[in-house]
Amino acid sequence: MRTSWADSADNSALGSGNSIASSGPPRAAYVPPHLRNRSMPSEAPAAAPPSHSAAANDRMMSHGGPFTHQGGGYFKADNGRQGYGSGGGWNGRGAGRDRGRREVNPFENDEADEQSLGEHENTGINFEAYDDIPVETSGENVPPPVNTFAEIDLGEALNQNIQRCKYVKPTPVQRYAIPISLAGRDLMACAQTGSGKTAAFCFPIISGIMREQYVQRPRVARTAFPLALILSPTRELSCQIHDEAKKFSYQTGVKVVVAYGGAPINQQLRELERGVDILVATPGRLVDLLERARVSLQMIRYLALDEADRMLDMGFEPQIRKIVEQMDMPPPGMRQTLLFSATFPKEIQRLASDFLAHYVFLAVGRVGSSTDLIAQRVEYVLESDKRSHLMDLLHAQRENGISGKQGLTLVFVETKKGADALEHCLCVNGFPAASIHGDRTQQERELALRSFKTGNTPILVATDVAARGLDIPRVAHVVNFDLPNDIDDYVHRIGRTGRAGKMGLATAFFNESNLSLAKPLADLMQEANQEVPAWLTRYAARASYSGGNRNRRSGGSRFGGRDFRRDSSANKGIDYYGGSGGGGGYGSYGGAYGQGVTSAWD
Ligand SMILES: Nc1ncnc2c1ncn2[C@@H]1O[C@H](COP(=O)(O)OP(=O)(O)OP(=O)(O)O)[C@@H](O)[C@H]1O
Repeated sequence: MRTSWADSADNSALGSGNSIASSGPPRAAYVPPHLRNRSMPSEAPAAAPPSHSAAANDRMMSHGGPFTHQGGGYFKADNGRQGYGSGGGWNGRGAGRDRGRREVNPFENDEADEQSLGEHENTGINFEAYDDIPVETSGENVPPPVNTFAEIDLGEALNQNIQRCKYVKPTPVQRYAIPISLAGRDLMACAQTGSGKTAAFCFPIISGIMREQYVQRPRVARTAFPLALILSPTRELSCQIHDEAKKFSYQTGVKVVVAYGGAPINQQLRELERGVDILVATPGRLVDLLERARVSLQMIRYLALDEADRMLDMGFEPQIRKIVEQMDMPPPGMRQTLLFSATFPKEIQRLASDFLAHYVFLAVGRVGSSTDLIAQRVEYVLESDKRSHLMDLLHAQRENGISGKQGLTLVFVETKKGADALEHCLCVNGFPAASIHGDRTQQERELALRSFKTGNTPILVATDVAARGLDIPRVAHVVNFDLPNDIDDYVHRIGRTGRAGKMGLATAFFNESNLSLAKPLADLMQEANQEVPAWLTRYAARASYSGGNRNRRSGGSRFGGRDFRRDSSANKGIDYYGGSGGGGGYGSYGGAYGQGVTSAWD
């Protein structure tokens, strides 16, 4: 039986965990992040260089970090800011930060989960199937891809964590994105759902922070000065990125903190006071923290936007602009900016280019995300028949043994009320279900998600709050009970299955109320080598005949996105390759994004 990426890891390669955190450095010595958890040599502490002095303390960053690899406007050794104290991070000194606190082993839960669920099922195509994937890069002097993690100097501690995660080799997006980021380049990356984008932006950030040995941060009581900021659109996704980043940074000395709305702020404030290198946040809660002056962005060297197109769509763009452009964050060129998503409409690319300098555009894979891994079905179902049709599907699934912990089903609906009603209907008909949407308290949302992940309620009814980014193993089936209005939302929704090399099934219920989606859906399925029903082709033809379909695929026919700079009409008179400040066109975007979107962004 063939194995998936994660399953084929060589456990024996794991280290024996001999680098457990020491009791911490002596008080007076500054210890760089990458050394903070190592045993201290008995003869001398890993202190600042001999010439450590006020002058040395003025240095803003070390040499040899990613910013020094390429030319172009990165942090300067002396930018005139003075009098900073030591930074945060695990066991770092200064501002009462985490001295003597033991780092929890983030891999413990994984082992417990694996034991409770038994062996991973080895369905799906193997890792090598990704070797033929189409990749497009554009921009100047694009650094070449790598084939193995060993080819990249990520640092020993991070490499050990990669082994602990059982990542044997980089996924296609990681092969390209990691060297580009390590070279200090800004990046706009578009790659299939479930293809490992989280690690693609986390690894270079963690490795970069590990390298920057002598970063000094301002000493301002109760204000945290993170070096990296990762923004994501939902609370659940922020939590997930935080969990992943904690695994990747285990015993590296790099401290990751998460801040999101709906959870008590005091606890998050306490965490921030203990020191933070990487802050993962939802925009609303971050704005709150910035306004309370509990976080300053002036030391940010790395900015990553996950689900970047969603972050910049009409509903949410102002908040992001406030954070990135109107607070104290260094401008493009003085920080490194990494934008990732599975979809990247050209209009959004244009907006995003304001945040970037001299960037590389990367597109990995065909339109429709994990295409070959997800079998897509569309069925014509009248509104009034949807519930009974869903229950028929669930019955059939149960009879085929695809249920319980091993076969989770995620059902997307359009409205919060619809989610509640469907959850109730399923439960009374003998299908244990939970639901998640924006009207639920954060505690209820987290409970529902946990109950789904553990298989206690193997059906989750969800609004779009669960459409993006969530990586839930064993989602065997995604049902679009109500189709979304936008084809990119469809791509993200079905991407909750067929992840990391595993196979998945996506079923959509289509009827007359989804006419605007007929053409893009038919096109998408065709490009993904899926069987398109004749009736859908007819609807699609009718839609294109009547014209004016605003719901076009984002950015071209072949890739999940194409660099908008290559589109000559988008490029008139503006040197997008030359850096930020494209400026043109923002505010003018009037596509299908954002309208009526309810925000869970606090
Ligand atoms: N190199 C690798 N080897 C094996 N598994 C990997 C590798 N990189 C990532 N994974 C696993 O693949 C899964 C999907 O990764 P991730 O959630 O980062 O996908 P994504 O591209 O961000 O998806 P989405 O577009 O839905 O947000 C995760 O379970 C992750 O642990």
